Amino acid sequence: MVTPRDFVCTTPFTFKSGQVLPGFTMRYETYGQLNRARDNAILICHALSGDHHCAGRHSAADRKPGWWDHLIGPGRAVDTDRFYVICANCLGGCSGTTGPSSIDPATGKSYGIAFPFVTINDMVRSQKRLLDHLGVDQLHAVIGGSMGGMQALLWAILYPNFVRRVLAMATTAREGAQAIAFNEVGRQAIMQDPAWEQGNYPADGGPRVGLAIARMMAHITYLSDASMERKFGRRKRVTTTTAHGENPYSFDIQFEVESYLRYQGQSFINRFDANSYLYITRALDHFDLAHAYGSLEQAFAPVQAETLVVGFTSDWLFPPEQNREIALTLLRAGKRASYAELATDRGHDSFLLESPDLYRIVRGFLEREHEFVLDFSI
Ligand SMILES: CC(=O)SCCNC(=O)CCNC(=O)[C@H](O)C(C)(C)COP(=O)(O)OP(=O)(O)OC[C@H]1O[C@@H](n2cnc3c(N)ncnc32)[C@H](O)[C@@H]1OP(=O)(O)O
Ligand SMILES: N[C@@H](CCO)C(=O)O
Repeated sequence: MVTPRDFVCTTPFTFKSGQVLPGFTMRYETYGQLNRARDNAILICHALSGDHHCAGRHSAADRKPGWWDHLIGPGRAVDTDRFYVICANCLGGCSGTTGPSSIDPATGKSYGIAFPFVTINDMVRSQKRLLDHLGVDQLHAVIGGSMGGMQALLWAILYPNFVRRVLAMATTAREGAQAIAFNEVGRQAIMQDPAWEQGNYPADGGPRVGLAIARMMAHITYLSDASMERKFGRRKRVTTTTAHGENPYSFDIQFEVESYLRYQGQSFINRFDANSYLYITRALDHFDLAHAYGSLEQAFAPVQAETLVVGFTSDWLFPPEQNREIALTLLRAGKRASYAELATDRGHDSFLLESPDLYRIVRGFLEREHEFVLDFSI
């Protein structure tokens, strides 16, 4: 069992945009114990719609454990008998950390789109405050997939003496046009929903239709053609019947894949805030290490950590080439880096799925004592 906790930071926080919050709340969970040497902490950074609950259960009645429970726990690849694992909901999120749906003390209402623009840099710097609060003065590793991988890379750049290992999966040093385009369609679905109300919707309302459509569309990008074919193919769901049987001439759900996507959209609106979706997708779009530092090599110049990048062959959102480029650039910059590419047809969200191959790689990377050897296991 695990209990979420709140870190209340009361010192002002200046965003990259220059906007300032007088403080913020960050919800987090920890697993395992910080050892006496304080050198066994691992930070887990979640992806776009993840949260602080990456492992364990809040109660015996929980239908599901945390989102990376198969990877993190006693005796698992990220072994909480050995490591002290921390995971926090990101700044701008909607699962307990301050974000657009939080109440602005100055107005007594939700910030909405008056919330400061959030960047990956802001997420990392706010996490650092949490770690300072927890008494963590170095990280054995930072681990993250997708947006979590962006944060992990930036951790090694911003706090080079603090981070010993970086494990970034299914990620990118900057999104390509296609990924930005998908995010923009999602944002438009939200903003064109009249219930968005310029971002000022009530807590119990909001652009639920737009948010569901945004998630349905995005969810397709998290899978792959092959995995959708395997899961659903052209299988039909008989929901539209007439006195004479099935009516194929309707726009109700007919195919299982439609049912699946509608389910994904509906379950998303029950757990996610539309404005947070706008902010976090924007943070993803703006992340561009080469632009921020002049070149990717220059971005990685301060890195001290050993880095392992893991790409997945069927990831068409942050494709293997983008993951490989991170490792290659680190090597060109004289850093200790490796790249592993896992052959799978399960798409971008492969990093979230059970995979003994991934477990072996993660455990090996975290537990090896000696320096990491260059190993292109493609
Ligand atoms: C990185 C993070 O921070 S993670 C936190 C964010 N979480 C996510 O992004 C998860 C969203 N992504 C997913 O669910 C992705 O599909 C995956 C790839 C990660 C999960 O894949 P799988 O475990 O294979 O689950 P699958 O794709 O089959 O979907 C499962 C859900 O769809 C439902 N479902 C499956 N088929 C159908 C169907 N034909 N009609 C309706 N619903 C369906 C299942 O009942 C299940 O519901 P549940 O989640 O409430 O239990
Ligand atoms: N499906 C995951 C990964 C997206 O990159 C999420 O929604 O957080």
